[in-house]
Amino acid sequence: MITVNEAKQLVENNVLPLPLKRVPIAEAAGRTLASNVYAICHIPAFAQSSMDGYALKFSDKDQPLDVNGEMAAGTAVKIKINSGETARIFTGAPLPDGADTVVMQEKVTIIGNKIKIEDEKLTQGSNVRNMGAEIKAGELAMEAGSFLSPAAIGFLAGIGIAEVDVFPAPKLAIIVTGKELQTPGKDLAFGQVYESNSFSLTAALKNEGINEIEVFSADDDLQALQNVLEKALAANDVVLLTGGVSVGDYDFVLEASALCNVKQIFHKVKQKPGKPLFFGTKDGKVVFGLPGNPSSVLNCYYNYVVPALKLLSQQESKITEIEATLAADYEKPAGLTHFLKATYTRGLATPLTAQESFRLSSFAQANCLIILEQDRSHFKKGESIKVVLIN
Ligand SMILES: Nc1nc2c(c(=O)[nH]1)N[C@H]1C(S)=C(S)[C@@H](COP(=O)(O)OP(=O)(O)OC[C@H]3O[C@@H](n4cnc5c(N)ncnc54)[C@H](O)[C@@H]3O)O[C@H]1N2
Ligand code: MOO
Repeated sequence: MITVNEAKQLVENNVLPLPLKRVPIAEAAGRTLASNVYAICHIPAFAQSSMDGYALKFSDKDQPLDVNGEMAAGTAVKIKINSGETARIFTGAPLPDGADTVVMQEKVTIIGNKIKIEDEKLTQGSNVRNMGAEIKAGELAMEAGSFLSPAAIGFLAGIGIAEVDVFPAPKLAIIVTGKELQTPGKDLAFGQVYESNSFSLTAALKNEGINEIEVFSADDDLQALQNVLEKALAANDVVLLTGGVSVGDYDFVLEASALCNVKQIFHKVKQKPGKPLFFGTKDGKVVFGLPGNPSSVLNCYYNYVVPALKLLSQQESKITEIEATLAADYEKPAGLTHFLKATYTRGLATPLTAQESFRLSSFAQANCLIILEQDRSHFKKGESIKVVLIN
């Protein structure tokens, strides 16, 4: 059996970025840019006023100026001012030819059709946005690898870019296995359990910006599972199976994966919960067999699936590992890394009760997972430990 760190390394070594995709900028938010973007024109495309006021030649500022013409934002008409003249101008409008400065309207006195400027601080170029001040045609606007935040999308729109290459979000299938599963809202017959894994995973995936999710269910039958897995692999980049990865007579995930030509990278990790975790690949597609217990599913999701999703989409993970102080003594047998459902507040990590892997009640309260090292047993209140921040 491999260690947690070995398993994480194997995930990192075996997941490649998805092929880039050209998308309209409206669909690019939250993605990582896959190719450099260069400016297609100067922005602003013309010298532009940043205030409502009057445009003038700076050398004329000390004399009364005749108001001759007007430039409003969006005007398509060019005008020219001569020496001794000014033009009314509004924020965002192009400067008239002959003007190099704008004075705010609050800083002038109007006398008939003339203005007198009373602005000691006025300098040449005041209140003018120069052509190309934001970016010049041909300049690098955004570098491949940049995160496309809302501001980045606005910036690209503002410089006239309509489409960009991004690393897309993976298309993803969830396959829940087990004939004991019943849909929430229906009555439980003897032996049935409510199906919760597809719900927790779908919710977690949506948090990561993944919206193309297909959910399948498969009985505990090799042929049925092989058929569903084949279908899921054909249409998706990632397949998450839950349940059926252990050693029981009805655990068919490994066999079905082999029959679908999924290459096994590892099976079983020295960890609790989620020991029988399976990871494989097929032609760049990624397959995780998540041990069926609901806490094991989510624990493996945060520790292994999220890093794989981030590699596919070339994104930074929001699930971060930090140092914290353990709030209470804790005992565990040596041999497995334990991930404890816990709360993290102001540097302090407090383990919750109900750590069993079939239970989600404490996971529902948790905002972190405490990592307790594999080969240690006694953990003392006040010692420094690592936690994975989730949610
Ligand atoms: N002899 C051994 N038995 C088991 C071992 C072992 O090493 N030797 N490992 C145990 C551990 S640890 C885990 S974790 C489980 C994992 O087993 P499977 O992945 O094969 O999962 P299942 O047996 O199918 O299900 C486990 C448990 O989870 C419930 N379940 C499954 N799917 C769902 C779902 N979609 N929603 C809600 N609950 C689900 C299922 O009913 C079982 O109770 O194996 C141990 N056994
Ligand atoms: O590892 Mo299993 O996930 O402990 O129940």
